Amino acid sequence: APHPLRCGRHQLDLSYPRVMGILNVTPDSFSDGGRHNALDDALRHAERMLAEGAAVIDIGGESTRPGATPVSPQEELDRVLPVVERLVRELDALVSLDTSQPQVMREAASLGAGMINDVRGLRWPGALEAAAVSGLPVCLMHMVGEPTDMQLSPHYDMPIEDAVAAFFETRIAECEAAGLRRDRLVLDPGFGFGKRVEHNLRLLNRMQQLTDFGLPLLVGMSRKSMIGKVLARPVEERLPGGLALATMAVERGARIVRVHDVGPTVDAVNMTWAVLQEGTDA
Ligand SMILES: Nc1nc2[nH]c(SCCc3ccc(S(N)(=O)=O)cc3)nc2c(=O)[nH]1
Repeated sequence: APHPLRCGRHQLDLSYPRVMGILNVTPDSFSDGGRHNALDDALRHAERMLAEGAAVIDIGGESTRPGATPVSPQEELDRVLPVVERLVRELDALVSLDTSQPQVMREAASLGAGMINDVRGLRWPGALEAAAVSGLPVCLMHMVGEPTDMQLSPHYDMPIEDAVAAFFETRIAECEAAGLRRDRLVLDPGFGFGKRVEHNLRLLNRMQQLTDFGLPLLVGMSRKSMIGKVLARPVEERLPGGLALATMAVERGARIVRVHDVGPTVDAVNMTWAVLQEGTDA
């Protein structure tokens, strides 16, 4: 079992699956319509997710849903830093920063954020160095292209799980070469990022293969279109589908599940884990 992940002044025990709560501070948050923009709303939302069992709160100032356009570094800083500062000071929360901007990584780390979650896998200029010097654990997520073009007929010359594994090989090597130790890395297949529904479904079904890296796996499928397309449900009716996916992800080795609906997911994950503990070959 992966030893505890050192996240700044927090330790994240990954010997059992944990839930990461999503705190969007973008005006067009793809599923909550930016209701949580005001600082106080964000704090209350985070407080509720922590009370419901979230081990980590993931804060994102740039919308990376398909078609979204990047924001300026300053705009992202203005959105996330006040929230990070208060979450750390008032709730002593383990805060993950959903950002690709080196400057946001540096400033959030200095405010006490405990983890960097980069959907671009530290590929933007300066990101690798900023992450390395932060000393924080980093989630490397697989994405092909950019949010502006990633869903324009995504295609792969090999099975999706092999493409993702190859990407992880490269990114892990780059991180190690930059002095970012392997034991600070978390891997994420990036559901919905440059992938068709069939890619997402196969990727989940074959995800066990990605545990061969011996690194914790993080998954984010909450309210995403892979649920909408299969079940023909609008964004606000995707919780049952999301719970099924969270369950399957934990069965296939995921250790962090990134969701909007923390309470229900904590129960689904804990129920799944209880079953896996009994009688699964050690
Ligand atoms: N590590 C990690 N961080 C994440 N941050 C986000 S933001 C979601 C952006 C989005 C929304 C909707 C669709 S869609 N078209 O599939 O419904 C795709 C991407 N997601 C993830 C994720 O998974 N991992």
